[in-house]
Amino acid sequence: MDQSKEQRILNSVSYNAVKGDPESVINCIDKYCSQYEWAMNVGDEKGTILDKVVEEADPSVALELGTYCGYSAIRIARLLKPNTRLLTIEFNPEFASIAKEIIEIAGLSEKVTILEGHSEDIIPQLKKKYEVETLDFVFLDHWKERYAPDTILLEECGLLRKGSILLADNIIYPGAPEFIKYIRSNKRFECTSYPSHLEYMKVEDAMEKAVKDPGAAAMLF
Ligand SMILES: Nc1ncnc2c1ncn2CCCCCNC(=O)c1cc(-c2ccc(F)cc2)cc(O)c1O
Ligand SMILES: [Mg+2]
Repeated sequence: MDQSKEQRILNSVSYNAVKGDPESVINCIDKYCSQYEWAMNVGDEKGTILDKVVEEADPSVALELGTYCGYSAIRIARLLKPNTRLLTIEFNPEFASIAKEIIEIAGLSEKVTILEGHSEDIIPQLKKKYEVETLDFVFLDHWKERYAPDTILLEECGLLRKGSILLADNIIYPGAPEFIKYIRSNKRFECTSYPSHLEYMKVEDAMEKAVKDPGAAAMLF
C-alpha cells in the first residue's frame, strides 16, 4: 500500500533531522513541505507568531487542539520551562501515531502528552483524568467549526482562568467566522489579530489571540 503524505514527512524527519534537536525537526518539516508536499503545519511564518505568544503566556499547562504531525506541538514544547507540560488532542489515529514518533525524534516526549479522540469528548476529562486545574495557554488548530463550541466548552469546564491566553490558527483561510464572531463580541476576552500567510503559500491568513479577563489578571500583581 502506498505511504501517506504524513508517513513521508516522518521518513524525511527520521532521515534528515538531528535526534533531540527540535529546531532541526522544525526546519526539516518546513523544508519538506515547502519543497515537496504542502501540508497543514502552522509553518514558520505563523510559527514565529505562535512562539511569541507562547513566550508571553509562559505556560505551566498548555493545550493544543489538532496535533496533526506534531509540528506546532514541538514549537510550543521547545519553549516550555522544566516541570511544565503540553497536552495535545488529535482525532485521527494515524496522525497521532506519526506525531508521537516525530515528537520523540525532537526529544520532547517527556513534555508532550498526545490525547487521541474528539476534543469535545476529551476536554471534559482534563480536570479529573489528566489532573489539569486551569489552562494557561490554548492553541486552536483543529476543525475550524469546533473553535467556538470548544472555547465555550473550556469555559463551562472551568478550565480557563483570568489571563488564560487562546491563540487560533486559520482565521482567514480556511477561516473560522463563527469563532471570530463569538470571541470578539465576548466582553471577557481581549482580542488581537495577527495578519500572516497560509503555511508555505502566498495566500493571506491570520491568527487571533484572545486573553481572558486581562485587566483582572493585571490587577492581581
Ligand atoms: N473534534 C476534533 N477533535 C480533535 N481533532 C479534530 C477534531 N475534528 C477534526 N480534528 C482533526 C483536525 C483536522 C485538521 C484541522 N486543520 C485544518 O483543517 C487546516 C486546514 C488547512 C488548509 C488550508 C488550505 C487548504 F487548501 C486546505 C486545508 C490549513 C490549516 O492550517 C489547518 O489547520
Ligand atoms: Mg492550521
